[in-house]
Amino acid sequence: MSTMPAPPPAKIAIIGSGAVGSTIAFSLIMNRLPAEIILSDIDTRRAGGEALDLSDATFVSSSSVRVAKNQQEVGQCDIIVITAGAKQKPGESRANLIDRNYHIMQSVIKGMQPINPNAKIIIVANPVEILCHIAQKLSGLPRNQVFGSGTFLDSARLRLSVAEMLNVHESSVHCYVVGEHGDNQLVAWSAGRVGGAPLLNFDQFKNADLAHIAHEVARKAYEIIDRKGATYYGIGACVASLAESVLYHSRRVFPISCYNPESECYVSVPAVLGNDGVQHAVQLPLDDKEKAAFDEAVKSIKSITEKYN
Ligand SMILES: NC(=O)C1=CN([C@@H]2O[C@H](COP(=O)(O)OP(=O)(O)OC[C@H]3O[C@@H](n4cnc5c(N)ncnc54)[C@H](O)[C@@H]3O)[C@@H](O)[C@H]2O)C=CC1
Ligand SMILES: CC(=O)C(=O)O
Repeated sequence: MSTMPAPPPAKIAIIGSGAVGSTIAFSLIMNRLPAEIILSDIDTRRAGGEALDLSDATFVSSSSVRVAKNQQEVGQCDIIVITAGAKQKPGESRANLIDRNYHIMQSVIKGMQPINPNAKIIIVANPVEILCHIAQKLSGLPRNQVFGSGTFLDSARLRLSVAEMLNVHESSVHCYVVGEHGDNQLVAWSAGRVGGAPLLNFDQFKNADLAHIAHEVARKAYEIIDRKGATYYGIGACVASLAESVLYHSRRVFPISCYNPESECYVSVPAVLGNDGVQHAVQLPLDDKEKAAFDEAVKSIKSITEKYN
């Protein structure tokens, strides 16, 4: 009886092995993805230390972890996660990072040329929507292959709040934060569903202060950064889920930063994610107020991206 050799593990590069990059690597290992995880950082000593530390956890999975030989090797990976960049200081907005992170993104993309034409680039560094635009332009990859974690993390925060209010599991809450992974985010309340029923029909939501809930969700990152300097566990779990959907062609729907032809920019909306990247966005029905807030988010994103065309 002949047996087929196992396919080689997917290569997942993580550029920036600081708090977020190393936590994404840990989440990939814990999710037991069959992957060779390749860490890259301008601080090679730090990357080496993280790789050594993470390698102590790989016994639970079929992943392996090591440091990149060079930037060209990173460019040939199947999935390239970019977390390299400055992070917010307490009270600082994500949008304020653009000048610093634009230059870092430029050097990262330039350094890994020529890029594998089938690579999927997942942008995590902030501001995500703007950096997706920049990374796509500089890499020359098709738009569906360059996307960002977007409002996935904000939506996870929202779903947790809603799940606690209704005493249901988070996976049964279908409600999204959309627009921008930043201060212009909005909750698509009118499209929210739990067990197929409109979220706003539940008794707990009839007189709920929706603006307050949305504000708490949007401020959660600020509170975490104020208390401990950075956020990383939530985004680690989010990015591992995105990588899994690409590797297994799961076609799960995630609220991610993807190019929206209607808006003519990268913006966070629910989209189907498979092994060719973003397959298509899901048209979320928004009420008039939500639509106006979404248009504001698009306007704000475009006002910044047009400086980087
Ligand atoms: N999209 C999201 O939901 C989230 C995004 N973030 C963002 O992720 C980014 C990283 O955050 P942390 O990991 O906490 O910061 P960190 O400071 O711990 O790590 C950043 C790493 O990037 C590296 N780096 C800087 N320039 C580089 C270059 N040219 N090439 C390779 N590596 C380079 C640094 O040496 C450092 O190790 C920030 O922009 C932060 O705002 C953080 C949490 C959630
Ligand atoms: C830092 C950040 O973007 C977040 O935790 O949402």
